[in-house]
Amino acid sequence: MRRLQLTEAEQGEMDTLVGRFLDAGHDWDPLVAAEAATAAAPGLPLRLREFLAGARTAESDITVVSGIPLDPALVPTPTGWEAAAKSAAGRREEAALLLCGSVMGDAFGWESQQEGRIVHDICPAPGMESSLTSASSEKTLSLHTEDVFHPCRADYVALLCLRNPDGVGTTVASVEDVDLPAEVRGTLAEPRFRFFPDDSHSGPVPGREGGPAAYPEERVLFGPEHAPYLRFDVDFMAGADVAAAEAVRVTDALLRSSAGRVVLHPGDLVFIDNYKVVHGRDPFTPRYDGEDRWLKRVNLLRDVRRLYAQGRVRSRLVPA
Ligand SMILES: O=C(O)CCC(=O)C(=O)O
Ligand SMILES: [Fe+2]
Repeated sequence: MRRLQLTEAEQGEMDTLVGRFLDAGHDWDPLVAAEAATAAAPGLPLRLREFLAGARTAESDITVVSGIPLDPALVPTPTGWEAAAKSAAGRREEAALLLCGSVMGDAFGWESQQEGRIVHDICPAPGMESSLTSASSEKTLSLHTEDVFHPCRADYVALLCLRNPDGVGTTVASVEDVDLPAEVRGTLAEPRFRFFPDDSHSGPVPGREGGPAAYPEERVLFGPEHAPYLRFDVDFMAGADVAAAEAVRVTDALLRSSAGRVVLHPGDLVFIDNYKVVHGRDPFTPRYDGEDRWLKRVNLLRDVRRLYAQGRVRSRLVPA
């Protein structure tokens, strides 16, 4: 894990940049703002840019920047992402997230998720307490690769904390820290697994009744043999045979036993390497009083052209 604390002077610099960025308009369409953020990011404090560029090059598993300036007049936590979208809550924070995020990668979104928003709101929503989505609260969100089903899933999940009054932990486990038995490792490195969209995606699910054709069988471990990458989400994957299903069970148990947690405080921004680290969240009791835990999230690709090359249009949204 790499950490950086911004100084007061750096916070001032960032605050000015964010103000200028918002004044420039973009009609606050984060789809447009994502490109503008890349152009404006050289105005971020030099030490921050160097830190993020270093983390990107080293493929740091977890990268935390503390002291991102928040709006002193931050509105109460909305009760779900729809409410946040309607009222444009936390716009300053969205801008700060897009600016910093653009040093690590290119922001993108999903047509099937939060209605194609690029910056997501993660806050507890009434009725969703036990769902398998980030709007949950009372149920543990199990360790997962973000959007495990898709070849264009994020390289980084970036989370900026606006509120976390009860210090609820984001759980993390790195493929580098888990000691998988050789036999299991061998199974995981073979294309014997299917992955599915999680419940935050609307629309028909490939491979399920009524949905499009299933995604092909894929590997859990891939890339360099001695430093493999990982895709894993016990709730939205299946082994194609008995040994593969057992490998999923063993891996889940080992990941859970090696998991640590990052407790995000207001102004903390974490970049989770989605190829190396699975993440989740501890359960908590929602308040629905405006003081609830609230994060802004953006998915980042190291090169958005990977996405353009997959589709038929030059779009930062993965088609549904
Ligand atoms: O709430 C958190 O700490 C993480 C939730 C999550 O899995 C996500 O936002 O992708
Ligand atoms: Fe997630």
